[in-house]
Amino acid sequence: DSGGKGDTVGGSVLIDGKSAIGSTDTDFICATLDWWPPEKCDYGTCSWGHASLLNLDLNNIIFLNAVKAFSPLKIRLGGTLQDKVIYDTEDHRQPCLPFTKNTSELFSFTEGCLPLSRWDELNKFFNESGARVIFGLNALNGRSLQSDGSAVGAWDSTNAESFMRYTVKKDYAIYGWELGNELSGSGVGVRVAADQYASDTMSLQKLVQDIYKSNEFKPLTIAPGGFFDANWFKEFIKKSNKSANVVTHHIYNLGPGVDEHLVEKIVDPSYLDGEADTFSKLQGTLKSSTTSATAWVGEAGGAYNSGHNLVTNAFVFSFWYLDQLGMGSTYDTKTYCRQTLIGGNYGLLNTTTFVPNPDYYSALLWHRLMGENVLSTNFSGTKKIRAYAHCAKHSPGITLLLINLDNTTTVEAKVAFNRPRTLRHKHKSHGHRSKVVRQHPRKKIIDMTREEYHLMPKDGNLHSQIVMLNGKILTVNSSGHIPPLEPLNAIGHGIPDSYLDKVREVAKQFFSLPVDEKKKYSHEDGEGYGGDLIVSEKQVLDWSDRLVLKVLPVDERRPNLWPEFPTEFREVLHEYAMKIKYVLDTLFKAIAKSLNLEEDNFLSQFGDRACLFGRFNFYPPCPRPDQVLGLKPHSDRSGMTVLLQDKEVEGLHVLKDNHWFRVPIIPHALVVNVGDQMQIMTNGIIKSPIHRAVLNRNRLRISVTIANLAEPEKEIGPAEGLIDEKRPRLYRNVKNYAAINFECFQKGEVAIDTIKI
Ligand SMILES: O=C(O)CCC(=O)C(=O)O
Ligand SMILES: [Fe+2]
Repeated sequence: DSGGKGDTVGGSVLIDGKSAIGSTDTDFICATLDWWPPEKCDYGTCSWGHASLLNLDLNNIIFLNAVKAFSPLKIRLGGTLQDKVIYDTEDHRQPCLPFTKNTSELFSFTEGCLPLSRWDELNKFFNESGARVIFGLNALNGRSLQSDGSAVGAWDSTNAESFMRYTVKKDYAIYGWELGNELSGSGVGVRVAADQYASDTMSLQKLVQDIYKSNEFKPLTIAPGGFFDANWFKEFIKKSNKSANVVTHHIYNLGPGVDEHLVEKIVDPSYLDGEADTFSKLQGTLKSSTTSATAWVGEAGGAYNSGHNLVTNAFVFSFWYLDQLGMGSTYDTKTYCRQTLIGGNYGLLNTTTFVPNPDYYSALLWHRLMGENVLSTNFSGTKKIRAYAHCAKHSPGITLLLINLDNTTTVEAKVAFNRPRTLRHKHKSHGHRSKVVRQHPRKKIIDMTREEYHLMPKDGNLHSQIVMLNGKILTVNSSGHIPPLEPLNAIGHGIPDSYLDKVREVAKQFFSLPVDEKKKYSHEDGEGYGGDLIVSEKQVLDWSDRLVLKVLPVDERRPNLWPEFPTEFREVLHEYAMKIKYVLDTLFKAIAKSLNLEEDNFLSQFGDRACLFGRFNFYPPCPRPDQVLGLKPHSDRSGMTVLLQDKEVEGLHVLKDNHWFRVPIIPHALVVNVGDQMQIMTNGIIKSPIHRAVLNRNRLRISVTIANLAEPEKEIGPAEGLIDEKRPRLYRNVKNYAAINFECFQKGEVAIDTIKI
């Protein structure tokens, strides 16, 4: 996981896991289908094709699968032309004609008609795909348009009523009936006053109650589906007298689709923050009124007039979209409808091929991972990281969404939970990507498992419509199957599987070099490349080669012993060792705390110039594994050793009660061996186990260890807090235990016994 180019900065996210600041519907994700015909054009481009409710290919298999993947996806049917739709019910005694372009008409189109046969087909699709349908009704019906841009008079609901009765008769499930589109405030093209709208909404509610009186499920009454305007909304909410179950508003905060600065706005944190005001005011208005209505974003396409090709349908738009989903939920928005599911330049699906755009996968990940309860989340360190956390969906734990708006900066983020005990974890968020992390905290930090979902554009290109999840391109296959969204798993240590594989890979590549090349790195004194150290003639040699390198302190590294090949070797060893150092530090602190010591007790004993060693063990196949060992029984002289096992070939044994036990392979787990120095410091409470490596007849086995040792000139000894009458001091203080250990090894003595009191 080292894709980050450029700088690295630190930051930390604090999640308050104790109480929720808001909640969303379980099916928070919603997308729209619109009425625009192919003749709808903006700035000279016509982006709608056959993506309208009236002409969309409902037999497309990708389309069905894409909606099914959510089960359920909320789908809101509406948009500008909805207010000019005529439903072809019995009361409509005229030919059912489509919308036709006519620039002298409101919205540049004539009225258009929805044939009931098409409504039947649509419902067949909704039923099959498990969608939850919100239908936007024709709120301009019966009103007269004034030259000042207002529409006056009451809504004529006759046509809507017969349409709703037809729908009930056919048993078509409708989740909500919504009144009107963008007629609130000063309107878009035309406006309706708040008090009139309130009384029309009461009429709709009465209709719903009447039409559904013998139905168990009663659809929601939803209004006004327009832009937020503080005074208009306030009056509407007050006068509609609780008739609306849901108050919907629309979001196009990025300006017109033709705007050349869309991308700059999208990756500008203060620009994104600008929309919080609307959410907050609407939340305030609802809270201070007597209504129990909740807020939804009923339509949000970001950039109006159909969006912008290769921006609002490309990877970069996920920054805006995911941020909106996050921000909306923190203000108690229950549902968020994206303009569009398909159609225009802002579809979750490609208008012609139906292939999912990057935002489709962002929506699906959100839907699968983010639970209903929203947690207060704060990121400090850089403004370029946006952080949102919810309780995880369908599982214990927390889901954290981190969005890195910066193209070049890698952010090392510490994660802290405000819980009885503070757990810290570190992970990275590389430039220009968003990532979703699901964490399952259990009792102890050691048990914490994590799933990571990293989204990045192909080739790092923000305008790409191809998205990679954890480095793999997401594509629908030839049978229109939506790919599974699989996480990277990290067990406790937080290092992704793929990175551990990388470490194994460079180790293997080094070992595969010709002997002469490897010999360049051999040296007499224990560091570098070589075999078992020969100390006597009778000695049975270990059947293994090893490469030992001091990683810390940096100024004591011997660069001439660090392999030049494979070329990434040095970088990987350095980075891996740093990751493991973080794991070690975390463990030393956690162990200190568990023994009621100051957190830094052990770490300060190791000293500021503590050593960190990397060691690669290569165990070639051995024809007589019963006759020789890969590594003789020993305890590690380190503080602690973190061992990365071979992924396929087992070989580590540990001695307990005079029996050797196999240590099984858990591919992505790390083995932690307590070393002698830790046994000394804990006054024998934590023991360094005797272990050995056995050989395989047919296969090479490789293991990699990172171990720390105290600064040689620093005395270490049992922690004062662990010495008392019941447990007297077991060991004297020692300097340079590593050297003592080495001497003893040559004499065949057990090192730790020589410093026993
Ligand atoms: O290869 C193994 O599993 C054990 C390695 C080991 O014990 C060591 O390097 O100290
Ligand atoms: Fe060992």
